Amino acid sequence: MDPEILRSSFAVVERRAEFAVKYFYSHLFRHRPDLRALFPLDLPQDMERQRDRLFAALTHVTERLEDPGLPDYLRELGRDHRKYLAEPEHYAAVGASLIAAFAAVAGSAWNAEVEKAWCEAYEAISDLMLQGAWEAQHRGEPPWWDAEVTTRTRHGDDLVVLTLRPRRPLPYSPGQYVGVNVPHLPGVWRPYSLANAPRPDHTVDLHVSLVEEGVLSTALVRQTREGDVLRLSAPGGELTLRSSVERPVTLIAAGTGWAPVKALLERLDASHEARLFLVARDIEHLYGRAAVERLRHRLPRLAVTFITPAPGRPRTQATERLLTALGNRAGWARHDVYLAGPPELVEEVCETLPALGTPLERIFHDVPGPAGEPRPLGAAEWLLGRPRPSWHNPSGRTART
Ligand SMILES: NC(=O)C1=CN([C@@H]2O[C@H](COP(=O)(O)OP(=O)(O)OC[C@H]3O[C@@H](n4cnc5c(N)ncnc54)[C@H](O)[C@@H]3O)[C@@H](O)[C@H]2O)C=CC1
Repeated sequence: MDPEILRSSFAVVERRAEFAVKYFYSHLFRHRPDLRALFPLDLPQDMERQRDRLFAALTHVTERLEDPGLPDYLRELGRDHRKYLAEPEHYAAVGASLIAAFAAVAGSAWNAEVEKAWCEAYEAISDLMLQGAWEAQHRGEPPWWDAEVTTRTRHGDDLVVLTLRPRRPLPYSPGQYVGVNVPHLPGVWRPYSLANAPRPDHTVDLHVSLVEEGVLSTALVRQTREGDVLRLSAPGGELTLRSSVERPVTLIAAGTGWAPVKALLERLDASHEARLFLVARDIEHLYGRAAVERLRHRLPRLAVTFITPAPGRPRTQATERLLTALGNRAGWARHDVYLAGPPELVEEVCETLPALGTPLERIFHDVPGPAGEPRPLGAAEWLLGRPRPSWHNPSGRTART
């Protein structure tokens, strides 16, 4: 497999991405109409978004062909794809349609050598994914965990905390997220962090805020009731605690980014020096205050700063206030920083902290997609996409003051 051949031919295909995507799906569904049901519900006119997703996913892999972490990534992806009921023969069908689409659009850039390189690459990718799926299956891991909603607590009219009881124990490290699906929306999975390690009765909490036109968040906030059963995919993500007790930590949470940060705080030793900045668009959305008080009690070395916008100012002013507050604190070179919230806030904080003294490699967060990028969670995710959480971009909502 020659990475250069793959990259140069992919660059040609990418320029004709829209046509490649149309060709790919029509080829796949013509040859395997039964596979249509496995793909998420995307509107037919949604080709633009599908193109972005498919090519974002393929670019992710072609850019990392020599990365030693790629095999683990692909095994993890295969493990996760069990939630789409992906079978070995589906991988073969997808591969055949992908190669056919590339051949159709690459024109003179396509020849026997290029085709061989892509066939080998696809085989290597799908072998690793299937290995990941097989290993998970042989560990006895289900494709997803059914979890009953035991409690539903509203905060304002657009935020709920759902307590769920998975029917089987969920393997999980605090700070990780799971994919969430409601059975009446087949194929639609969205990432949500768990706000706690499973309790003795196995229950975990999800914090869900309404996203305008967000099909899953709307179902969770508006329709889900106690007794309903949700599906949770295998946990993943990078935001796990990796600081020894000697190293002070700063945790920054905005909005429902509070969920993973709360889970991390609950893992800290009582002797750990920590500071928490909790940011919300208004007082009503500072829904974590009671939990913070309990944590303060257990963690005597925890310093807490709540931040909301000044009265009458837009919610993003809280971010300005946060950046000012961070600038007024000292000791950044010693601190590990954990961060969760809207992508723009994560980006702004990541730009600010190195100037204050925190090395970039001591700042931990899940990588959100660039602001405004659609979630890579469509058909392309089925193919190659996942484990990026791609948190939604709340500025896509109607402006709020
Ligand atoms: N629910 C979960 O488990 C997790 C959610 N997230 C992400 O956290 C975010 C939380 O959403 P909401 O609670 O609705 O947040 P929100 O809209 O209430 O925003 C909270 C605060 O974030 C800042 N902010 C929001 N948009 C901004 C922008 N465009 N530029 C600069 N600052 C901005 C503001 O300070 C605002 O007060 C989402 O992006 C979500 O995907 C991240 C990790 C876990």
